[in-house]
Amino acid sequence: MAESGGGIEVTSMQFAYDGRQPIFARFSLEISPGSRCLLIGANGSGKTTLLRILAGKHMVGGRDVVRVLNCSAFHDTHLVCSGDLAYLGESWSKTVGSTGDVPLQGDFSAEHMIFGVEGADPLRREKLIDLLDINLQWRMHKVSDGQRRRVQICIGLLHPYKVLLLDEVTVDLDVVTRMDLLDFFKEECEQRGATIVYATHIFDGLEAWATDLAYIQEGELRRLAKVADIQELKVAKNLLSVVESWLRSETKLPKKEPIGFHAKSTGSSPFDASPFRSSRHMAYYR
Ligand SMILES: Nc1ncnc2c1ncn2[C@@H]1O[C@H](COP(=O)(O)OP(=O)(O)OP(=O)(O)O)[C@@H](O)[C@H]1O
Repeated sequence: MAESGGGIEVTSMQFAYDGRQPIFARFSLEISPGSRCLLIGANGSGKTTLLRILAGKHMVGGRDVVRVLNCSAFHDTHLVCSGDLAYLGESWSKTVGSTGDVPLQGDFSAEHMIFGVEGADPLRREKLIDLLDINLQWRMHKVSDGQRRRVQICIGLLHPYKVLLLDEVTVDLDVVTRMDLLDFFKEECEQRGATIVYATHIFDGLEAWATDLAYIQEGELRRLAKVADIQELKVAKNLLSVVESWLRSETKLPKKEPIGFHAKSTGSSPFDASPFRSSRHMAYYR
């Protein structure tokens, strides 16, 4: 089944954003080819960060630490350039405009954007346009968030990826489009051996869709299991109730202080460096 060879392997990974406490320390994960793995965790647990690392957007450790399709996710740039490794994350409405309200800087049609992707197979393109119910005449700065998202997804899927990383991409989609898209992904895994990792908080219909489940809490892998082997799922109403019970039973870990911040030992306050700190100068504005 799996023609791709090599799924995802993360070995003893460490990662911290600049000047922050590490999110991941000795983090390991293995996802086999052909899997549809749901990535689950509370807000801020590290899902987006992990997906971005897997997508080669952050350099983490040496070549052996984050491996995708037997290559280094960061160093082997052909993974992304060839389309073998695809990442669908932030929406255009968030990234194109800095605040989310700024529209696209230009008047482009959906057709212009989709047909502007070189080397796409016309049959696959037609299938995706049909599946996502895209009107090629849509002007991208005058459509709804969900319509814009459909065009973004279409473009992201034009090349037949071997590994696909999805970060909450179905959030703006109506239920029919979402279910059709999930069926399409399933077909891609079963027919082409593609591997999918999907981070989401929307669990409707995913019980029968996912093959594996990875659950992280504050950068630690709490569970990695085949869906068929999860005992709770055999008795629970649905995946939502199982995930809810896991999240509710999380014991809070002590809050990590940012590196270099010693408020208690120095008696200083985190507002000392803030431009909003009360001062004589500020008194003029009171
Ligand atoms: N660019 C950044 N710089 C510094 N810290 C960041 C940055 N992005 C995320 N973080 C921090 O990293 C941690 C993990 O964030 P991340 O976005 O990976 O979580 P998540 O699981 O995707 O959350 P959500 O479910 O809310 O999307 C959070 O504590 C967050 O504050």
